[in-house]
Amino acid sequence: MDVRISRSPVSGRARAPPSKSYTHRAILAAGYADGARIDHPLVSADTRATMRAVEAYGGRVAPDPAGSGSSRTGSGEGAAADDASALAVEGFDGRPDTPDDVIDCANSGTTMRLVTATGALGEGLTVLTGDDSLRSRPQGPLLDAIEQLGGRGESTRGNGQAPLIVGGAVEGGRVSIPGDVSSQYVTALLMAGAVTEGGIDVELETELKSAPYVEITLEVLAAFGVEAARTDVGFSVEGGQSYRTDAYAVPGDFSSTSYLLAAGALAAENGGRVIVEGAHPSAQGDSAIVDVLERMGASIEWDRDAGEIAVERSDLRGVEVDVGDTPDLLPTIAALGAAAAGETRIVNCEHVRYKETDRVAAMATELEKLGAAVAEEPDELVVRGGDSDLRGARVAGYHDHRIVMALSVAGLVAEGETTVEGAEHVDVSFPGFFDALRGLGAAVESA
Ligand SMILES: O=C(O)C1=C[C@@H](OP(=O)(O)O)[C@@H](O)[C@H](O)C1
Ligand SMILES: C=C(OP(=O)(O)O)C(=O)O
Repeated sequence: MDVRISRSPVSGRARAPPSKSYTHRAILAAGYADGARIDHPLVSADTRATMRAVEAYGGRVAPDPAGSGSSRTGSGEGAAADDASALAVEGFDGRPDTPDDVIDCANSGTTMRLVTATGALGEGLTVLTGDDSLRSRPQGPLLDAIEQLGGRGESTRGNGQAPLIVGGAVEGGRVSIPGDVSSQYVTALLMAGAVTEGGIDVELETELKSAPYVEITLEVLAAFGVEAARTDVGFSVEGGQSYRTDAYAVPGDFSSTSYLLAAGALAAENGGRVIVEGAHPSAQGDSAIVDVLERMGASIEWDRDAGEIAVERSDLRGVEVDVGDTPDLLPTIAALGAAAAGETRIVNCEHVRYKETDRVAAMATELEKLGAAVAEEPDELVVRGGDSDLRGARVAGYHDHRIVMALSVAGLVAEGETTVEGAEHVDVSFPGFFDALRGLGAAVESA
């Protein structure tokens, strides 16, 4: 499905969906436990993949009518929870069963990395696969870590990419992995390590990128009564621990919030503003979007107690942003840069090339179609906007939710009409994205 977006003013309130990162971890943590209720989960294509994995390992995930708010029963395994405001997870309680079938992680890197480590705890073998994008993303360092622990971790094609085969009932130990490919390897090993006999010590060979995501992991583990910590060389989790909690509430998602704030900063109507609800402080590095917008000159206010961020249309100027900790903000910042005066330099972004698509290249190519001047280096993206208006064009979404959302926001200020291809991919992290934009008054039509 394509969407057509016309230049249009926005104003009013929108709610950020629940956090994808917290939801994945909470569902899997409840799987490692004997179960738990998850309040306000994100139910999206990616988190449904984690639900399916927990079920494959012997758990069960369903809407929980006893949870906070209302819930609607859907159908189908894992996807049973289509619109749930709470999930009841029955766990596999420590070690996973051997799955009856291959686990399809679809488009979700988080699912694949986190549940690959779970599979390595099993007596039998687990086979994991995903869509074309996921089968091209790097899994080698995690497979290597599993082998260092005495388990079996193989790529069927021998190229470090899925399909993967894992098993070996690992009992813990020491591993050494790079930190600059994906923090999800660390999260995976810490979550699995807690239920091994000996625990897992992770030594990082290179500086950790996306570090706040490991902080999210430590926060969720603590909420489930599991201790893990930073060490001088990396991270460590003791073995023999049990995951336990009755209920876990997922906070709002700051990566998703970034598109709504960007829409407000670029296109709020004169005298109006966009207010994003559900924005309570948490460990999410992507809350840095508030600071980035402020530095770009936006009039923005975050009421942390109320969990509300208000932003007005502002004349933005380019800034330098290091996205080492916040890779998922790159598409949003690039889109903002295309509409800001002067140069926006996004640095430390090489790891952003290993996502659903190479997002550095994708944003460079598509923003040029909208009229921005863009230069790309291996770990930098420089966007020069502002000399004249962006102009509407047909742009590719690369089957990538964040590229689709960022380009749609740019479409709000491009002259004429912008067509974004593959709009259905927002289902990965923000299924209600286009409804939220329409609710703010944006002119968005399905094409
Ligand atoms: O652990 C997580 O929830 C995530 C970690 C980040 O990936 P990397 O650690 O691979 O950079 C981020 O890009 C992804 O969207 C979600
Ligand atoms: C990269 C992302 O997620 P994942 O790694 O889980 O596919 C994302 O949501 O931008």
